[in-house]
Amino acid sequence: MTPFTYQNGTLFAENVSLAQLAENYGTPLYVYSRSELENRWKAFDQAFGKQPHLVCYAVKTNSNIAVLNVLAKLGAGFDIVSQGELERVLRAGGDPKKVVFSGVAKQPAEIRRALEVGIRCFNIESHAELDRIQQVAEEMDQVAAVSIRVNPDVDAKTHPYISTGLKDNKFGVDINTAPELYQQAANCSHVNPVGIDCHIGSQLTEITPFVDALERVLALKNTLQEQGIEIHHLDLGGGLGITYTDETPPAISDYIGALLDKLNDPDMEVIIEPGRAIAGNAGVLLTQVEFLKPTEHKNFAIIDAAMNDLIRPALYQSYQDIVAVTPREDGLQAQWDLVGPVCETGDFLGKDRSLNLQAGDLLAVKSAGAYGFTMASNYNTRPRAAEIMVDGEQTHLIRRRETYDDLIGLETLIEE
Ligand SMILES: Cc1ncc(COP(=O)(O)O)c(C=O)c1O
Ligand SMILES: N[C@@H](CCCC[NH3+])C(=O)O
Repeated sequence: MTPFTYQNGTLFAENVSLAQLAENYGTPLYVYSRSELENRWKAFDQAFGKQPHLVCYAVKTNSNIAVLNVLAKLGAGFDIVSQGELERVLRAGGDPKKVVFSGVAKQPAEIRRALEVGIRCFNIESHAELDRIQQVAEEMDQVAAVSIRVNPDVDAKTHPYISTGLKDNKFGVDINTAPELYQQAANCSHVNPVGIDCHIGSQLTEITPFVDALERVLALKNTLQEQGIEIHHLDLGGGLGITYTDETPPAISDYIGALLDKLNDPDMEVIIEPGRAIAGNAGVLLTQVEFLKPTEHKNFAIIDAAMNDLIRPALYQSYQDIVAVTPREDGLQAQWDLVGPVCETGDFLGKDRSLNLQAGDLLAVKSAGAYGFTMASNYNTRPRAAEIMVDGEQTHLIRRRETYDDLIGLETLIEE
């Protein structure tokens, strides 16, 4: 059940009118539903039943500290890829012992900070990174728990830019060479290999690639056991897709159920790192139509949100549904290209959308809770949007709109 429904002709987030939010806070505006975030995280958590598990929300998806705090209160773990994300988790009240640290190039200072606060595990992505973690841990006289992120070379059948488990991706290490690297890790004085990690891509809409990847991971676990290396957890990454338009991703319970069937080991702890499947459909981006510009060849609706606010359509040609907040029948009915004010031809949020519009109308770009605000930029010196969390009838401003001082204040003139 989506938290975004029409009530008396106007789109609401839970019990709050999006038209009212636009009036109070301006546009562009990100709006998230607390109940949707909670329900989706809980669906992952509950699908595991009695299997030992940890659902580590991927912070990069939507890293507002209020979002992290809502999930931390449920007992969430977190998948991070930088010290910045770690600091967010800590400020949000997240438990460092439930944090896994992914990413291809963790800096020494980041590793130090993660060891200092006692994170759960580092997901190592290369031989060089193993050396670096061993060195930092030794300097601190600590032992770092690690997994090695392996590349099971399965086709995730998703957009090439967001597929990560193939041989020619920069992520992880070839699963065939992993036993050697595990042996080196086991021989390190300040590193303890405790898990196996893999993440094959994002926006997957089929179960098979996940199960194929797990099969290869299980074979590796057995090989390691023969080498005398005991594995205590399997981290199977994130990647479960959502419905943007007509995709039919598996239900969370079916996805987890298929993994547990294949695993067939009630004692093995399973970590997962879902992002999009928790936050994606918990958010919309509200925007206002500035001008209508119908031409002989194309009809443009120029809106106040742009590629700097939501880059997915420009970057991946991805489709996100765009609906009128208060649908009308007395405007101009046409196929519209919804374009922003940024000076780039690629600045669009939707193309050929059938809508009945007038200047001043409010639109909601759906499925914007994941990889929306976190990928926003200040291109064209545009302040980033404000963010709102709705909770029943309540509205919380969880990030104020940026000011021009926020944007320019870090810069200084050269002295002549
Ligand atoms: C290592 C890692 N874990 C988890 C995720 C979250 O992925 P998703 O949002 O597709 O669940 C990502 C992003 O793809 C990732 O790179
Ligand atoms: N940012 C991408 C997904 C990449 C996930 C990061 N590993 C998207 O919007 O679909």
